[in-house]
Amino acid sequence: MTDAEIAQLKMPYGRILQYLKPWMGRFIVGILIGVVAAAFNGVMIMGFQVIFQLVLDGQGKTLGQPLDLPFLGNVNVADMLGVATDTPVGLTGVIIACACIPILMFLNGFLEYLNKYCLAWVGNKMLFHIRSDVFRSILRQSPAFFSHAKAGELMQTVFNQSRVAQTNAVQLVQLLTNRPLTIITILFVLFAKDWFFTLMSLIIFPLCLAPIIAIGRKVRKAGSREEKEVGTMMTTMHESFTGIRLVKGYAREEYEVQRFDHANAEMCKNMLRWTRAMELIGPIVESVASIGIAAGLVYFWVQQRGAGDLIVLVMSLTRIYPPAKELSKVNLLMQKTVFAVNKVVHLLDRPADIQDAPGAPSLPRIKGAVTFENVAFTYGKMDGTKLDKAAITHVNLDLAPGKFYALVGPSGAGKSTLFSLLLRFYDPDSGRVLLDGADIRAVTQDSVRGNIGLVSQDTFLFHDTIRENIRYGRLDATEEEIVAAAKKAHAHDFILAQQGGYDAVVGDSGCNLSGGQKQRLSIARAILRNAPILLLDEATSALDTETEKIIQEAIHVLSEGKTVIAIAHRLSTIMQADQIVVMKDGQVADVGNHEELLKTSELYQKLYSLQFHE
Ligand SMILES: Nc1ncnc2c1ncn2[C@@H]1O[C@H](COP(=O)(O)OP(=O)(O)OP(=O)(O)O)[C@@H](O)[C@H]1O
Repeated sequence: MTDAEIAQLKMPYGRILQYLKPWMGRFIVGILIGVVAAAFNGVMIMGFQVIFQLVLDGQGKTLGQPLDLPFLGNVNVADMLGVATDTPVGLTGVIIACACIPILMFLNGFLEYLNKYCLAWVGNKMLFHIRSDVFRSILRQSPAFFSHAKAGELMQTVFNQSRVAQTNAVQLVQLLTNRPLTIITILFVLFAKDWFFTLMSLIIFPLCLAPIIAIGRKVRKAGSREEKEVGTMMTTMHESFTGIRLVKGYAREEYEVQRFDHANAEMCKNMLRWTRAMELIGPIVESVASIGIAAGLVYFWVQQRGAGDLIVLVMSLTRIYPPAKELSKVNLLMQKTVFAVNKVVHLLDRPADIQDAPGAPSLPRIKGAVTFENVAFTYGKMDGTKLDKAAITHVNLDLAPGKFYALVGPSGAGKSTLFSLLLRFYDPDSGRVLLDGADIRAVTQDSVRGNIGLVSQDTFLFHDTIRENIRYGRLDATEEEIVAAAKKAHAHDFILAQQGGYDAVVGDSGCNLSGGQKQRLSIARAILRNAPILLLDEATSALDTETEKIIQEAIHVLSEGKTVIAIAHRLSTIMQADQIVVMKDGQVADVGNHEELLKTSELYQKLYSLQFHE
């Protein structure tokens, strides 16, 4: 996003309100406490006035000497306490009065703490739900989205941007509800006490704002760039970690560090710019404010006023500056918040490319008939338009339940695309995909996928125990079912040989699995799923004869009674197939069994002699 686009962003208040609604009660209480905390500043100043006048104006002072308070006029403490007017303040009086200072400060601090805590509590709840919904929204997206999105940037949005949005929004609410009122309350009391002194201070005060406004512009620019750099850093880190084998294999550690450092350096430079600008604000404000204090001293000398009055006035004035300083950051905070909230909401509200039809029923467990009816599909580009070349066209296939089909064809022929369409990762541009005669667009995606088991060549295992990795096939599977599935997948023995057995954590040093072992775990997972359709995407890499034999047996068990569609790279698989579908340039070129195709299909003969013949 460019700086100009960022400046155009608006705060999606309606969307925020939806998340705020459940916690509205606490939110309002938090704001009300903020209002009380602001008003308490007035009480505190009056309290200090009493204390300083009682304590500082000489040891001979009596309780009967009236105290001049703003709004209240002359207050006679002796009358209020019902004691004689000549009662000296004395040490006891001084101690009691001074003891009130920490009490007042504590009450003030406590109210501010409650205000912050209440709002932070609400923000925290909102953050939890927003993060969870963003993650859910991302997972709802189709693979088309993930082929264009950067995982690192998505992680940055889920984790960082939502946190920035939450903390900044909480701070903004607190600033906007409490700080202006704090300033007004203090000024109100100050005006009542000494309007001339206060007015003069207010003339000096805007002088402080000029440098703040100038600096604010710089800070804003640095702020928006920072978010971009964080995204780049996260992407680089994520790619380096997930592709660690490639990085190490090509000895590209230094290259990756350089890529990381590029974003890292930019971010540090930005942070420094930001800090330099932000930290300049404080000293400038304080320097200008000190001119006011110096002028005030002269004024008090001329007026022959007591030290108590001066301390209260200066103390009150200095209490105005921190909230004023914070308010000067509101614009910047707002910009950062709008940017972060928009990024989060953009992901949150992104409609999934593939959606269930309204009121779509679930597909019950099917027998396993798969039909491709004149299906055509072209992949899309990042901008949403279609690529020029179709991935598949005019595909007509009728696959009977319980049969084993092998898909063969040159690279790019469209085999994986057929899998993706069957799983409804994409919708065909024309034609239909049917399961037991039902168009998969008319039923829920979950129920379609619930009828399909997948054993993919890039076996993915979670950083979790072997048990949990198998259980992923069916989350409510019992221990016995998991072990039975592992036995059928010929995985039980090697699992027991691992340190920790089924509890061994995949990815830890105690559990280094070979490619063949990982495949057997994924077969066990699919056995547990027990779906009527099985999609097999065979690894292209050759396995040693013994491992291949074991995996073949495991797949044989897994395939029993199921419709199997296998992207075949092994001779043993195509020999096992009832029918072989030969694909070329996105079309079905030939269908038949091995013997038939060897006789009739030129393409199959070529493929067979190149790829499968051993
Ligand atoms: N995500 C994608 N975006 C754009 N084009 C794609 C995408 N996936 C595949 N294609 C293109 O679609 C065509 C069919 O690809 P597909 O992966 O289905 O072939 P395949 O037969 O499975 O190939 P292989 O055996 O190499 O895996 C190819 O031209 C490929 O470049």
